[in-house]
Amino acid sequence: MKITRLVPIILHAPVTRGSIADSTHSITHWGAPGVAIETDAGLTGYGFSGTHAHLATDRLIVDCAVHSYGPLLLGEDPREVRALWEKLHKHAPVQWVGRAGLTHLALGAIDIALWDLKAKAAGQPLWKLLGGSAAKKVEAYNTDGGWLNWPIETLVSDCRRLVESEGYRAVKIKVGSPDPATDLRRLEAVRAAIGPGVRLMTDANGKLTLPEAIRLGRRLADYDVVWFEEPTAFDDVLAHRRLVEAIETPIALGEQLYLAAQFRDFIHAGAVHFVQPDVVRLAGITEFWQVADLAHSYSLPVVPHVGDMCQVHQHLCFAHPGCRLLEYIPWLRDWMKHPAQIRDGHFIAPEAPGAGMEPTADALARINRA
Ligand SMILES: O=C(NO)[C@H](O)[C@H](O)[C@H](O)CO
Ligand SMILES: [Mg+2]
Repeated sequence: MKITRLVPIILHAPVTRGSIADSTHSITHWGAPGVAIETDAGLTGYGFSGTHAHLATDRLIVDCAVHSYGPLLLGEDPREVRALWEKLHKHAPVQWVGRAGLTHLALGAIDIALWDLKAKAAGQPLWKLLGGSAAKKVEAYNTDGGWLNWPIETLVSDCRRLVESEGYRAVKIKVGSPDPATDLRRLEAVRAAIGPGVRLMTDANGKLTLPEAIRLGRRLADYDVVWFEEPTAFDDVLAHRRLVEAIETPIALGEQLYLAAQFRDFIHAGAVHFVQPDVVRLAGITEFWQVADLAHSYSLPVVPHVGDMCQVHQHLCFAHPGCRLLEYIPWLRDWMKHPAQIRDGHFIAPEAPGAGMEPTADALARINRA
């Protein structure tokens, strides 16, 4: 099988109720810039990054994928994914201008498309190709009821619905309000609504200073919070280490880290407990697996962030021993051929061959901005 063409795709999918916010972002659409990789065997692989749907930046990502990396792939066998990852990752003209950021997101999208082709060529869902089992329990926790722009009444009714009607046993809400007292009021109201038996996580999206994170972090134990996600500056290993020493609630982070080496530094420093790699921030599945193995070797749970909206990570969670819990956000489900399925708060192993991010014809017709 040989690669014959790369086609750019930029999906912009509406988010829940038209607009969501966390402490540092407010978005109306989720961006999935990526590629279709065509072959002479008639198989096509699909892979995407995950962005805030800024079209000019999404175009830079797909241009990098198609025009900077694309020529290196033509004529190659897509099943040689790891060798091709090395070839592209070390390609000097691109590495010279970015060993993280745009070039990394572009390589990640390509890597996902190559694994998609490898799984399709084998006639298997990616989790089976990677040696996983459909019998494994992969629990879902829901983030889509906890946005910071939801008024407290909506926040409480959404979290109650997710638990009582949709069967989730874990929900996450955003913190990092301008007034910390607001965060505490929201935490108290949600904890009262969902009861003591449901797990509750919080996420500050990097907003707080270290003193603010210590002050808020010390109160989280009052609400039995499972983890404090991205409390302070994304790259500040020392600050997170100090926070680990100052508060009881475990620290979660990783959605903003581009490199396995960054995860190594946080893990080696004891600055993280719940490790949250994302295939659309790292350079795809190939780099994700390095991070998941490293975290697992330190006995740290791997709970991927879902910049892919669960589509690829559900496969990886059925296969990697470090993954038992996965975030759920629904923004791409209406646009994917095989959307993630959840029953009684757990993912159902996908059956279709591939890595999970094949868009529908409707998506390509209606929300493709390429
Ligand atoms: O932090 C997250 N999950 O853990 C969410 O993905 C982000 O809040 C949204 O993508 C908006 O940036
Ligand atoms: Mg987060």
